[in-house]
Amino acid sequence: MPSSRIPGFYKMSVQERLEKVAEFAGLGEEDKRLLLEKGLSLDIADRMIENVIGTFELPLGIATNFLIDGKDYLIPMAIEEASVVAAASNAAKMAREGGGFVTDYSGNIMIGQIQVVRLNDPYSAKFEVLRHRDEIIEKANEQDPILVNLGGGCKDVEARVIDTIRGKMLIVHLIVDVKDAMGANAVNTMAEAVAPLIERITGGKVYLRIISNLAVYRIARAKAVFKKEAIGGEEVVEGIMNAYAFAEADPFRCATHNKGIMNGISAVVIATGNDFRAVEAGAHSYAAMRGYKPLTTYEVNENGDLVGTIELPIAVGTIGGATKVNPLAKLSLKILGVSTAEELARVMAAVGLAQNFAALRALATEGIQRGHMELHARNIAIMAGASGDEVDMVVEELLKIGKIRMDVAKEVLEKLRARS
Ligand SMILES: CC(C)(COP(=O)([O-])OP(=O)([O-])OC[C@H]1O[C@@H](n2cnc3c(N)ncnc32)[C@H](O)[C@@H]1OP(=O)([O-])[O-])[C@@H](O)C(=O)NCCC(=O)NCCSC(=O)C[C@@](C)(O)CC(=O)[O-]
Ligand SMILES: NC(=O)C1=CN([C@@H]2O[C@H](COP(=O)(O)OP(=O)(O)OC[C@H]3O[C@@H](n4cnc5c(N)ncnc54)[C@H](OP(=O)(O)O)[C@@H]3O)[C@@H](O)[C@H]2O)C=CC1
Repeated sequence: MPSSRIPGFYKMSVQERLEKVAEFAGLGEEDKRLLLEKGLSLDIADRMIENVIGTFELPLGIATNFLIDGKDYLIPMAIEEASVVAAASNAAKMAREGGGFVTDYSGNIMIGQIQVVRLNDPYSAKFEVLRHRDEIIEKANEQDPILVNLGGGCKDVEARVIDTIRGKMLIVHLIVDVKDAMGANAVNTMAEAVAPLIERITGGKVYLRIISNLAVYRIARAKAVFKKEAIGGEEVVEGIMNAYAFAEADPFRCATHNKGIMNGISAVVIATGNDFRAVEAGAHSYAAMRGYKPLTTYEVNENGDLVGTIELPIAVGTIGGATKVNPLAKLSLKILGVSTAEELARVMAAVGLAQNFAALRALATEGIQRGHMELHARNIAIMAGASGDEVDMVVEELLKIGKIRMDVAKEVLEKLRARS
């Protein structure tokens, strides 16, 4: 297996990088063409959503250096924000010194919710639902024989009575193993199919029948040991511990802390054609379960090294949704070398931890602006009107002056053009 540790990858040309990735992932000429030319054709786009008038593109970058559960990965990330890919690669490089990331996954289990109202005796209705568990499971599984044949399908039924502003309601949960799908369509079909049966069993009226994005049974976890020598010493360890404590105690900071995590996870979710709103909703609702808290934790081990962990629901698929429709999503999975939803979720958890660690390390030391703004300078130069070789020349001058601002970029560009 080739290594994902590719020093100076970012200094190569696009073509050279593509060759490296092709070699790593076994991409053919057709794959390379797809990446360099327009990947998503208008014809496919027109069938994916409604009222299409074009396609909207994002840069696809590759994060290097990831060693996850002993396997090397190159990580495709679709994102508009500068420095995210660099930061992920940077953190993964430092994590390698401690053996890389180890991960864990609780299973491909999603929850379908069925809302039952107009109940005189909701606790009795709950009892009856649980008593008819097998019948409900059987009805749900009739909807998706393929999933059932694959070993998935509805596995259990839960029931909860909740207090609402409109009185007590019975909420029935279908617990569904969706295997390699994200699962929303599969679960929603089951929830709708069992609704009449649940009305019969409870005597109530069913309204909503829909998946829950708070996927508490589909949890991905990752851990990494960042050796203190690899990350800049004890002072850096202490700074990151203080940054973590800040996020743990303050929701204003915690929102930004978790946003940093999602910089990485959402970029991989988008690159693989998955539903980023679903993953974001799951992450933030999970973070809010005991007051809004960080999705990562940091501790110092007996050697003085920093140990980071992450835990969040990650409902993504390698089948279904747009994952197989958008050719670029298929290609991202090929670059990753993953074929199961489980492996994809494990990788995403590692990326989330890496992203958070890189941001905290920068914030707790030199500040975010040096690394981030140096890379963002390219956007500023383009916004100021630079094109082609001018972009690099303007960036170089902005970094020399130490002011990465649009007005300065415009001035630099004018002078540059006047000289040539
Ligand atoms: C930006 C770096 C990586 C520079 O960091 P540096 O120390 O200048 O990097 P280096 O020159 O020592 O290089 C180390 C490795 O980083 C990678 N690397 C280095 N430069 C590049 C590049 N140009 N393009 C791609 N990869 C790059 C690359 O893997 C390289 O290894 P090598 O290949 O040399 O063996 C560092 O300052 C960093 O990690 N900063 C964090 C930036 C960040 O988190 N950005 C996210 C956007 S800000 C935000 O939205 C979230 C936030 C911050 O608000 C979250 C929060 O508050 O918690
Ligand atoms: N709240 C939310 O998050 C919501 C999200 N969505 C959207 O739902 C979509 C995802 O739904 P999803 O159910 O994943 O997609 P699909 O319905 O496209 O695909 C899932 C189906 O693929 C078939 N299948 C074949 N092989 C496998 C396998 N190895 N593992 C699992 N299933 C397999 C299954 O059976 P069969 O072939 O019989 O169908 C399964 O039902 C996304 O586009 C999402 O945006 C929709 C509504 C709400």
